[in-house]
Amino acid sequence: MSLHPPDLSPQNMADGQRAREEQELSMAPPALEVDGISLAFRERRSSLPVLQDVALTVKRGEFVSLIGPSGSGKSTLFHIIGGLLKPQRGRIRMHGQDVTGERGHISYMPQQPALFPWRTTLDNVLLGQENAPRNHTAAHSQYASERERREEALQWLEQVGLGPFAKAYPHTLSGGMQQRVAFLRALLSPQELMLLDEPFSALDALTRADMQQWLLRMWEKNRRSVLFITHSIEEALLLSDRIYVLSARPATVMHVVDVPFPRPRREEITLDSRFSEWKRTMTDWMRQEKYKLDGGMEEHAESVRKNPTDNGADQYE
Ligand SMILES: Nc1ncnc2c1ncn2[C@@H]1O[C@H](COP(=O)(O)OP(=O)(O)OP(=O)(O)O)[C@@H](O)[C@H]1O
Repeated sequence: MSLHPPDLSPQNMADGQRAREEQELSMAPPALEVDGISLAFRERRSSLPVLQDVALTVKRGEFVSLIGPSGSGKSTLFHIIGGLLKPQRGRIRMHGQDVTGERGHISYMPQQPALFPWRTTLDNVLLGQENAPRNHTAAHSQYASERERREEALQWLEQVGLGPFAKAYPHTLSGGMQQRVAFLRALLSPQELMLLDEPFSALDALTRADMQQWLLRMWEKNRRSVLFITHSIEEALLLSDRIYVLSARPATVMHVVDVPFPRPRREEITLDSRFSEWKRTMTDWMRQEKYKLDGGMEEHAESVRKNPTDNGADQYE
């Protein structure tokens, strides 16, 4: 029996609340389970195997990155998760539910911000909620009324420094500002899982570094479940809890890196010697895979040269 009275200080209560939340999160089914996914694009007489038995997990509130050589199948996997493509084998589960081949369960941020030029910044942010399937909208009961949605979106725009641009049109915003709008649109969509497909690839180096820091802070505040595609090893190490490294096509998960750096993280961790070591190791992995892929492409080109009639429309199941 304890001889001490329970510690009811605000700090201790907050720690207890946080521990309870973390325990609940760890017991919840994962936000995303990619289970043994295989897909080959079938052309008339040939087949291009792209994904082979790919498995990965994003637990609730985790930031997970997917990295792999160009052409290894990352976007294809996103299309499968988003229900745009059906795999030949394997299942996609979200929050414990089988959603293979179903659309509408994710919020998505593409490489280009894809804002509607005729809608204001605010209306572009609201688009994710307007387009959400009904079941997700109903589950998100705080978005009860149009007015509340607008107010919440405006508060977010203020928070990210875009308040004065709420009524501006996209062409008046810089590339970085447009990406913030696209991120808010995904963040305020009611679907819990966010897929971010190389969101910073079109930005200049300085804006990209700023946006990484911005995303890091936004994510640390909100802790949404994120699957992030990037070509940048440094970006993946800076942002992620875990990184899945894909092999050359047909892609399998070659390595899983549990990123060892504590949070909250800031740019300074890139100066840490362990950071440089991980970067070097992963660069070697990627380089080896790139060489394999380049060799494979030459073989594929050779087979096309031998079968010049094989240039029909792509088909996939
Ligand atoms: N609809 C399609 N029909 C036939 N082949 C396709 C189709 N979409 C993609 N591919 C091929 O599948 C392979 C994987 O493409 P994917 O875009 O998924 O790779 P990626 O890893 O996202 O590439 P990157 O990093 O360059 O964006 C590539 O060889 C590509 O040419």
